[in-house]
Amino acid sequence: MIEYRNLRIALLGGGSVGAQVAAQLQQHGDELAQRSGAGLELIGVAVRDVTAARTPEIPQHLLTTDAESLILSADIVIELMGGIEPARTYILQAINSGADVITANKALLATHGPELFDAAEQVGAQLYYEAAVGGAIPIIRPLRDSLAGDRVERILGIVNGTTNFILDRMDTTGESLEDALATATALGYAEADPTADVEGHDAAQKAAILASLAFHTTVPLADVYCEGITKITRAQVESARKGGYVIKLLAVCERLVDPITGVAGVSARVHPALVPLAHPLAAVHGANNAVFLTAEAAGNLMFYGAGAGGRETASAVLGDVVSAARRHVIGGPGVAESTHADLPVLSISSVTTRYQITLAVVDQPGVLAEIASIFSDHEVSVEAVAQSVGEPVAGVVGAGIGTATSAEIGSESPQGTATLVIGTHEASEADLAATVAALKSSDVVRAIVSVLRVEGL
Ligand SMILES: NC(=O)C1=CN([C@@H]2O[C@H](COP(=O)(O)OP(=O)(O)OC[C@H]3O[C@@H](n4cnc5c(N)ncnc54)[C@H](O)[C@@H]3O)[C@@H](O)[C@H]2O)C=CC1
Ligand SMILES: N[C@@H](CC=O)C(=O)O
Ligand code: NA
Repeated sequence: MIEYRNLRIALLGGGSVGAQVAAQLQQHGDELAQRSGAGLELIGVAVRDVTAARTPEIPQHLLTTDAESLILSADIVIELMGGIEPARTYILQAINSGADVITANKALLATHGPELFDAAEQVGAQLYYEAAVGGAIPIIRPLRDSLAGDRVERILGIVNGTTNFILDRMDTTGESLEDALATATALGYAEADPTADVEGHDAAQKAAILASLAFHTTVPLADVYCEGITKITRAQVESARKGGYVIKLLAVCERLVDPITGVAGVSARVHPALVPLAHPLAAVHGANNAVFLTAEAAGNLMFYGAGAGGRETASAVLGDVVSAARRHVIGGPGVAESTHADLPVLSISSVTTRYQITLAVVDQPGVLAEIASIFSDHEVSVEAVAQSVGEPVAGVVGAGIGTATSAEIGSESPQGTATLVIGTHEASEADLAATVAALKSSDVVRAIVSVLRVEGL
């Protein structure tokens, strides 16, 4: 029988992820001890309410509301409470008391990451966060370690399980956004405040983390452009499918050169996008996530799996526990973050991409030519136009850049209205915005039904 050194583990939070971490740690503790070379003793779980029901149950003797005492007795602290405070203070206390820290808290990392990494570096502690992006999918280590010798050019990511679940339900079962969100919440996928999911904030936090790691720089959350899915309608999801696309909430992180200034930098943005059905990201269903990454030498790589869910996310947390335990056994300082490139973070106006614009137009000769000239006057090249006369436009409203409201379009398709679906070649956001403004003031355009970016072509 091997005698292991004992490592004391404090768990902060016993919710969807925390309760699973506690259960799996107790279930597989011996096996994890063999892998890490240290005994792993869960010394307590800090929660807000020790009487609350949890699945799976956490033994009552482990539960406490005194997080600070727990932290001070631990070698490894796992933070699974979420939110900024008191999570930030607890993590700093843990680092300063000599513990390694594991967290799944992307909201905190995206806003206070540099402060926490600096604190860890100063005392030679390690901060692990594999669960913070992509749930169970290994993506932090691959970016930080496996791809450190390559040059990541672009990431297209489905990084929020809740919104992918909702959009998938809207597409495959015709469920409403509200009903699908209620199911996602019941399944433990959503954030404590699900606004963070549906408004894209959670995905933006993950985009900031991914872009910082991928480009070895610091991408502040404030520089991540963010649109959520709350304006996406079932009609849009349906019409996307008819056109050979699926709507996904994407995080797009890329190296780019501003088309006007020539400044080279990086950008990160989150918004709903049309993804061609043939693209691997179109096949990501339910609460799964996927990160489709292009690197200079490696080419395309895709990381796929469960992006949310307590049990699944606990897998990533426990992987970090084993890493932290091994480091305790071996000793030595932790590995510092390699975010020292200091690249400029460019705004959404530097981005170029493709767009699909759906217009309700007056159905009369010469309209197509007039619309085409508005596009060419603003340097936006049209790739394809599809027209359907008298097709109802009511309800096909809402998402995208500068779209009409149902009130603007009216509840019924006006007589003599045609629907034009216009696909563009790559154009800059600035040129596209100018085109949309000109379309809005054109006499032949009754409504801008939707404007969506197209990614993955
Ligand atoms: N649920 C999921 O699928 C995933 C969640 N995450 C992240 O993991 C973290 C935890 O998420 P969930 O387990 O879903 O949250 P949850 O809301 O289910 O659980 C939070 C737990 O923390 C405790 N807590 C909160 N504030 C506290 C305080 N001030 N003092 C003591 N205890 C406190 C609560 O009592 C509860 O036990 C969050 O940062 C979340 O963003 C990351 C990946 C996936
Ligand atoms: N609410 C998040 C949970 C995982 O990060 C999501 O839905 O992806
Ligand atoms: Na992960």
